[in-house]
Amino acid sequence: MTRGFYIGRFQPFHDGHREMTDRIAEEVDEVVVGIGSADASHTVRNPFTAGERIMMVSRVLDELDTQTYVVPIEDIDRNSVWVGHIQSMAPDFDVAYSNNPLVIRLFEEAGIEVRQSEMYNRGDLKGSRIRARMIEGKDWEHLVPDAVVDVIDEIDGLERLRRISGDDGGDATENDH
Ligand SMILES: Nc1ncnc2c1ncn2[C@@H]1O[C@H](COP(=O)(O)OP(=O)(O)OP(=O)(O)O)[C@@H](O)[C@H]1O
Ligand SMILES: NC(=O)c1ccc[n+]([C@@H]2O[C@H](COP(=O)(O)O)[C@@H](O)[C@H]2O)c1
Repeated sequence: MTRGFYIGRFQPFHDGHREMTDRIAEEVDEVVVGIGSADASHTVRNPFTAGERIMMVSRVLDELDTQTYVVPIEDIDRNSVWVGHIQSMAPDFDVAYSNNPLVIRLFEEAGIEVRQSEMYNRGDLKGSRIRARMIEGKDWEHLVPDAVVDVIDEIDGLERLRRISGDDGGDATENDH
């Protein structure tokens, strides 16, 4: 039995992420998704709470025919012990999936196999671009799974993002963490 671990901020979970989870589900028996920066929310870079992102990811993973787990992972100040921090919070896993250079490095230094993938349609499937489209009032719904559109609608996420972006009187920027 093999278990794969995939971490991201998923602000929001988009179709590139879904390509990744589809691929992981084909390669391992069980999939663990870590919601990174779980402590962050209500900024332009990280608009959605861990709970809201758990709703997005869980509903998308429900469509898979595979056992899945979703675990929030808060950031910590020391990169050197971050993998141990994840291991203390998540079900045991055999292989990590990431395209993030720092994440790859930290897992490899901890002796964990890392699998990378191609970037799917990175021109459009990038969280920061999707958030920008939401703020600018452009269409974005075709870039994320339907379940994610439903969650963002339920939590009134568009209104929150626009307000904290400053378009509606707030003063946050994409650089805020
Ligand atoms: N289009 C994509 N195809 C394949 N992997 C992707 C794609 N977009 C992101 N990833 C990978 O998924 C993981 C989580 O990504 P993340 O949540 O940071 O999304 P992002 O689109 O890069 O968002 P942001 O622009 O907010 O940083 C990372 O390993 C990232 O490289
Ligand atoms: N020291 C740390 O807390 C640490 C180190 C590396 C990555 N991370 C987190 O892992 C996640 C990686 O996801 P992305 O690939 O989406 O950037 C992010 O939430 C990032 O903050 C945290």
